Amino acid sequence: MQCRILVVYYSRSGTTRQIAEMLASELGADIEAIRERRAAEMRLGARGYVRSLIDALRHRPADVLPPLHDVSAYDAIVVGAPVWARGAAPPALAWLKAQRAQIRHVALFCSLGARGSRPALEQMAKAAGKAPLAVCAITARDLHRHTDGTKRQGFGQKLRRRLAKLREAEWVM
Ligand SMILES: Cc1cc2nc3c(=O)[nH]c(=O)nc-3n(C[C@H](O)[C@H](O)[C@H](O)COP(=O)(O)O)c2cc1C
Repeated sequence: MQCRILVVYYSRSGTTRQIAEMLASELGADIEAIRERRAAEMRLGARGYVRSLIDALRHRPADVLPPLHDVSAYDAIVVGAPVWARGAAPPALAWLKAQRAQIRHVALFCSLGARGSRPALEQMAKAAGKAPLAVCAITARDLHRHTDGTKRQGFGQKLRRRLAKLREAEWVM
């Protein structure tokens, strides 16, 4: 039986959304955006940038809406976030914290200019409360040089391999 995967992402300016959409299509997964309770417009433009930066620097928790999909019905949730101030964007962290009890297995990716993927992915794993089955960081350079596809595929293959192993182990027990 095929594993059920849900790709969940937060995106302010569209890059993480594009990566998430490609991943979901490659994995044959469902997809959903993380939505904040406040209007998405408050993150846009120069003011939105500064607000987002301050939120990230102050570790201000975001107020996110509950997911539309039933998270507990999936074998794995893939969560994607942009890097803000060398950490994961607060809406993605808030979503992971709120859903951690419903998540069976998690895989994580981030999109970024250049720096901060490691602390961002660590923060996300901590918020999820479990070790990720696979992680991936896609930089602006990857997108520019078209190396993002190779990274995404490696990430997807690792996730599928690890899920298959876990399923085998569950059958043995
Ligand atoms: C408030 C803010 C802070 C950012 N901080 C970083 C950073 O520390 N390191 C980095 O490489 N990119 C940083 N970026 C760039 C974003 O991570 C990058 O452009 C990302 O791909 C945007 O994803 P999105 O289009 O899905 O919102 C920052 C962007 C914003 C808006």
